[in-house]
This record gives sequence, structure tokens and C-alpha cells, in this order.
Amino acid sequence: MATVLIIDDDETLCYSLSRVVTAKGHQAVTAQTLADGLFKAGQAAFDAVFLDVRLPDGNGLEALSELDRLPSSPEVIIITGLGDPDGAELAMINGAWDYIEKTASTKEIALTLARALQYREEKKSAVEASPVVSLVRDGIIGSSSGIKGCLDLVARSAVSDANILITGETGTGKELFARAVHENSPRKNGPFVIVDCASIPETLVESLLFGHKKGAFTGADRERTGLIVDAHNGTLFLDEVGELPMSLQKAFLRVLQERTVRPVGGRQEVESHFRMVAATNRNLEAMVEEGTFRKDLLYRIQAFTMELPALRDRTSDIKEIAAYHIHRFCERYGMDHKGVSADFYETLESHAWPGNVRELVNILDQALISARNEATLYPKHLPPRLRAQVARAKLGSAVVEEGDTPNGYQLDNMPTLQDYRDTVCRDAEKRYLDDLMRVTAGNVKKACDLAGLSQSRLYALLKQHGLK
Ligand SMILES: Nc1ncnc2c1ncn2[C@@H]1O[C@H](COP(=O)(O)OP(=O)(O)OP(=O)(O)O)[C@@H](O)[C@H]1O
Repeated sequence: MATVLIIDDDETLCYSLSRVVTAKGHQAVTAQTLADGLFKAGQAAFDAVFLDVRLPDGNGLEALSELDRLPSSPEVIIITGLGDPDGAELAMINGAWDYIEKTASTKEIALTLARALQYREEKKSAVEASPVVSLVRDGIIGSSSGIKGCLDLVARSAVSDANILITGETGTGKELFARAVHENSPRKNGPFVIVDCASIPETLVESLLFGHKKGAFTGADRERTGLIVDAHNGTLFLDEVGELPMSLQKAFLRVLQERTVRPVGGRQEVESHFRMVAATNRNLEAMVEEGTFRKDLLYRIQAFTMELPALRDRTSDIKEIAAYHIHRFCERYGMDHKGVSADFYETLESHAWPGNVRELVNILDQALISARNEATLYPKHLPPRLRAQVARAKLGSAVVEEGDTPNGYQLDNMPTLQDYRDTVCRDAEKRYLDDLMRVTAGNVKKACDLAGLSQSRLYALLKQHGLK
């Protein structure tokens, strides 16, 4: 049983809220002024507080931080009336759990309260749970402080069911970390369902996510369950969540709140108790500002936020990651295990890795193929393009040695003009694509418009250059 405080000067509303609370088996305490409410809040431990904004002796929002500082730190549900600005915004900006409108139905009030109390329980069990002793790292290599911080968050978040937003540039390991969250959670024996919002055509997103009934639209010749229902009792990984069409964001928010979906063309809601992990390489705050991502959805998906560092910001991890993947590739190709020269690692550590770990993995694959039966990997096994880039980057800080050229070429590695031209073109193309994705903050549609490319061509190029 939970204890709920209701602070509202409207006696009728206080009465009906109390009835909803007690009907659910909880205890309700009411106060008609802010001062009385705060006094009562200090006298007993409350789990939740319904808080009116306009009270005779002050603004309820101003009491939020005081309520939050109480030892019981109750979940606050703001009561918004006519004329108050966007309730969701009011609630979230001020750190409240949620909001209800004065006109809300009994069912809505009960649901909001139930969610707040459930969240509170989850939070409590996450804190009380014994620390994860052995974290399943699931192929996550690195011991930089950036990676350790993220692993720590995997451990802390895995024991709860709270939504997680993983951010980071392309190829930093967002999917790998999402899997680690799943593998370390009590849901590990359930499904891990991936939804790549960037690659599903807009017209199909709804039916793929929610499922559809037979005959719901042209071509729906049989019933299909959606990915959300497939993720029941497991984890739903929403990759590139920033690409979720605006038209679907509201419906998805509802699913997140109620954990039920209605298939396209269907009448009945289907339950799915999934845990959501979302990822993006876009700036969702900026998208909210420009009106392309819903603020309330952003607040819901980021109970925990994990920011994966770019590889260039944790060069101390490069050697360890490279050694791991070289070993993996040798096994896969049935090759003898290879030695690695110190300058091979130095060259890797000097590169900026705009495509992050994915680019590193692709380059190592190419290096192993180039080395074939040779026993040791040297810088010469790395693609000339990469060596040229590293040499060019070093030029700013290093003096060109005698006999060396500004491109870092010497007698033994001077390429043919054709190879040089190919390398420079590939290199320029890659830098262009990198700039393109940065200036458009990863917005594929905008990038296609600016570059004059079709979506499929852009994806192919990004993949080719290890940028996707
Ligand atoms: N810390 C790490 N240790 C070992 N391998 C890693 C690490 N991080 C990423 N990788 C590898 O890099 C590749 C890309 O990782 P992943 O797909 O998880 O990145 P991502 O951030 O989801 O990329 P995108 O944004 O393009 O979808 C994978 O092959 C993955 O195994």
C-alpha cells in the first residue's frame, strides 16, 4: 500500500482524487493550501503527491524542489487546469513525474498514479539490488575512463526496467552496449528485438512496429504481429530513434506509457511488457527545438542516458580493441595468429577515426587480407589512404624528414599516379560525406537533398567508407 498526498484547493477534486487513491488500496491525505501540504509532507513519508499549480497561497511548482528534498522524495504528479501551458512541459521541466488535467477521467488518474508508483518501485529495487558482481561485457573492449563509465551505467541500469537512451557518433558501439544492457538484465532469456528506424520505409513503420490485421491495407494478405509484441518480456532496441516519423511518435509514446499496442486495422489492444533501449547519433534536444522530435517522447526515453565517447577521445583503447578484433579475424579466416608491430598500433592511434570502432574493425579486416600469410602486421598492410591521412595529419606537428615528401611517401612506398588519384578521390569523398553528415546532424533526408543523392546511394557510400 502506498501513501498519497493530494494538495489542491478544490475540495471536490480532492475528494474525487482521494476516492481513486483509496479504491486502489492506497492511503490518501489531503491539503487545501500549499503551506498545509508542505507541512503534512514533512510529517510523514509519502510515495506520491498530486500537486495543483495555482493554490491560494502560492504556486505549486515552486514547492517541487522542497518535495524532492524530502527523505521520502515522493513522485509528484502535477494537476494542470485550463489556461496552463503545455502540461507535459510544465511537469517535465520542473522535474515532476507526470501531469494530469483537472478534467481527467478516473481511469486516466488511476493509470498515471499506477505508473508513478511502479516507477518508484523499480527505482527502489534498482538501488537495493546488490551490485552486479560480474558484468557480462559481451565483446565490449576498452578500459578508458569513458568506457568504464558506460559499463558502470550498464550495471546500474540493467537491474531496473527504466528506458535508456544511448547516444554517440556512428560506430561507437551503441548496439553493442544495448545488447549488454539486455544480457545483464533479468530479461536476458527473453528476445532482443532490433528496430532500425532509419532503414524502414516510412509507410511500413507503423505496421512493422504495431503489427497488422489481415486486409488492413492493400497487400496485407495475412495477419502479422509487430516488433513491439515480438519484444514481449525482452528488450526492444529502437536504433536511430531520431528517424521515427513525427506521425508515429505520439502513438509510440502511448505504447511506452501503457505497454499495449493496437495492430493496424485491429480493434483490440495487445499487451507487451518490453524494456526499451533507444539509440541515436543525432542531437534530439536540437530536434525538439526545431520541432521534428516530440519533447514528451524524449523525456520518456531518457530515464538513463549513456553517452558513448568517440574513439579519437579514447585512443588508449585502440590497441586493446585492435588486438581483440585481429585475433577474432584470424580465427574466422583460419589464419595463424599474427604478431603486430609497434608502429602498426602507432599508426592506428594517430588516425582520427570518424567512423569510430566500426571503421577500425573494417580497416583491420582489410589489413589482415593484405597481410595474408605474413607473420606480422606492419603499417604497410594498412590501406594507403589511411597512411596518407595519418601522414598528412602529422605534417602540422612534425618536420618532414629528408627524402620524405609532404604526403609521407618515400622511395619504397611511392604509389602509381592511378593509385594516388584513387586514394585522394576516396579520401575526399569520405571527408565530404563526413562533413555532410555532421552539418545535417545525421539527418539522412536533408543530406540526400544537399548532396543530390538518393537515399540508397547515400547509405551505400556511408557503408563503403565505414561511416555507417
Ligand atoms: N568497445 C568496443 N569493443 C569492441 N568492439 C566494438 C566496441 N565498440 C564497437 N565495437 C564494434 O564496432 C562495430 C560497430 O558497433 P555498433 O554497431 O554497436 O555501433 P553503433 O554505434 O550502433 O553504430 P551506428 O550508429 O552506425 O548504428 C561492431 O563491429 C562492434 O562489434
